[in-house]
Amino acid sequence: MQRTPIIAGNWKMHKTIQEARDFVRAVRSFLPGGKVETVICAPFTALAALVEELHNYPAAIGAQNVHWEESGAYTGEISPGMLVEIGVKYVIIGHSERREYFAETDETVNRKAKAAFAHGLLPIVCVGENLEQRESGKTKELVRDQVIRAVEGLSSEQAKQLVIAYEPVWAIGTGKSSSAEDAQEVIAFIRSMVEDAFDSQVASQVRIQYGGSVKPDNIMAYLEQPDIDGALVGGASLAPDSFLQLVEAVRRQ
Ligand SMILES: O=C[C@H](O)COP(=O)(O)O
Repeated sequence: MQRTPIIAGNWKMHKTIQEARDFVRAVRSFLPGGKVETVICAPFTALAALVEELHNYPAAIGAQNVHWEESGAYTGEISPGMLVEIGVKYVIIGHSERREYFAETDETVNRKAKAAFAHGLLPIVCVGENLEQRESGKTKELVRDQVIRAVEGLSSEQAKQLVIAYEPVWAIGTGKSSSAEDAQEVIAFIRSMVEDAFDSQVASQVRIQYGGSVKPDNIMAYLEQPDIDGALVGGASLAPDSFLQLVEAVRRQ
């Protein structure tokens, strides 16, 4: 099964609307279509402007969080339907920063993933161990729990469209990336967890990215691995040059 690799920039809490517009005006004519899927996950405030700027260009827009309810007394939250209304296609769910600073749990990740699919949004579900868990040999146990709980209750059709981002927490924003071989091992393990939860067809279609200090000079090593289908990139997605180099690396793969 040929999977289309997906490169997603996670801007986190960076860029005003004007900065976001300037960024995409600098990159949009260089974006390849077809062989690579490009996604920009921006702050809520910049999403509508980005959808407008990228109309007719081969890139999708993603949010970085979503609530599971459609409406209600949830001050400060944004619903799946609100994102769909402005043309957002993807949403990052369960990023380690949200798990650590905003009390995101496996249960809320699951509720959000189900709600996203129910409204036609595609989740990028993040999983990954912290340094202590890695050093005590608990990586696979932890990642298995996160994956199994995230996909609970999804249909096979939904699971096939899921994107999972394996992001070891100790590699995020630290410059200490996981070796490509280690990332491949965990990602192959995640694919086997998806097979256990669904079947081999779903496992062969689900796309699994690596994330954590991915840069233009190390992305190729990840892309060469058989189970790694692209990257979720923080810091290196913020500048047009490095973002385009990452996209180009995926296109050449
Ligand atoms: O979502 C992206 C990750 O947190 C990776 O961030 P980073 O590329 O800055 O290490």
